[in-house]
Amino acid sequence: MIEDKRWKGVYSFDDSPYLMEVLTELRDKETDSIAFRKGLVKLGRFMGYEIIKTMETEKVKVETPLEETEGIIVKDRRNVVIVTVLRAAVPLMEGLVKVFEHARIGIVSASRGKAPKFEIEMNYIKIPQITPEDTVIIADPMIATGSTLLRVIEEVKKYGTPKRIIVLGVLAAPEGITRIKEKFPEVEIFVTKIDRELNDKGYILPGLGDAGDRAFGAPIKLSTLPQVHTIE
Ligand SMILES: O=P(O)(O)OC[C@H]1O[C@H](OP(=O)(O)OP(=O)(O)O)[C@H](O)[C@@H]1O
Ligand SMILES: O=c1cc[nH]c(=O)[nH]1
Ligand SMILES: [Mg+2]
Repeated sequence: MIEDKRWKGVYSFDDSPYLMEVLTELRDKETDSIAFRKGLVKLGRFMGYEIIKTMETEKVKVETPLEETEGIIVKDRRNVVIVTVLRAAVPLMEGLVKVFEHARIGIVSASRGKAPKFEIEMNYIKIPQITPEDTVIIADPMIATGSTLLRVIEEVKKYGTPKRIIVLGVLAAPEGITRIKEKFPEVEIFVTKIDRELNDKGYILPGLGDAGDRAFGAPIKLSTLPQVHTIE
C-alpha cells in the first residue's frame, strides 16, 4: 500500500504483485464477464485485508485448550457499513463481506449521464443508520470524473457521522480524486491503481472500459426491441 504524494489519505497497491496481476486480467479486453466478476471479488477481498491493517487493534486474553495467552481483536472490523454503488460494485461487495462479515450494507443506485455534464441519477437509496464508531466503506470500482462519488458521499453523510469514510475502488483518474479531496478532504481513498487520465467521454485511460457492462453485459434500450403483443 503506497500513499500517493499528490494527496493526503489516497492509497494505491502498485507494490502488490498479486493485486497488479488481478488488475491486469481485468484490463484485458479478452477477459469475459465470469472472470471479470471473479477478479472484482478478489480485489474486494484482498483490498479489504489491506484496509484492516489500518484499523486499531486491541490486546485480549485467550484460553487455548492448554493455557492462557495473548491475542488481538480488530474492533473496528465489527463496526463497518459497506455502501455498494450499483451496478459494478456488487462483486466488490461480495469480496468485502468475506472480510467484514459483520458489515451492515447500504445499496445505492447511481447512473452517470453523458459528457460533458455527467449528471448523476440516484433513484434507489437504502442506507442503514451510521454511528460514530462506524467505518463506512463506499465501494465503487471506477472513480472517473468523481461525480458519482461526490453525490454518494453527500448522501451517506445524511445518515450519521462515522469515524472514517473510505472509498474503495479499482481504478481512479487524478481528476476524480482531486474533486473528491477538494470537497471532502477527510475521505480516504483506497484504489488498486491510479491511472493516467480521462478521455473526452469520461472514460479512464488506460482503464478497463465500462466496469458495469464488463461485469454484467451491456444493457439494451427497450425501444430497440421488437414489441411483444399479448392477447388479453
Ligand atoms: O466518476 P464518475 O465519472 O462519476 O464515473 C464513475 C461511475 O461510472 C460507473 O458507473 P455507471 O454510471 O457506468 O453505472 P453502471 O455501474 O451501472 O454501469 C462506475 O461504476 C462509477 O459509478
Ligand atoms: O472508465 C470508466 C469510467 C466510468 N465508468 C466506467 O465504468 N469506466
Ligand atoms: Mg457503466
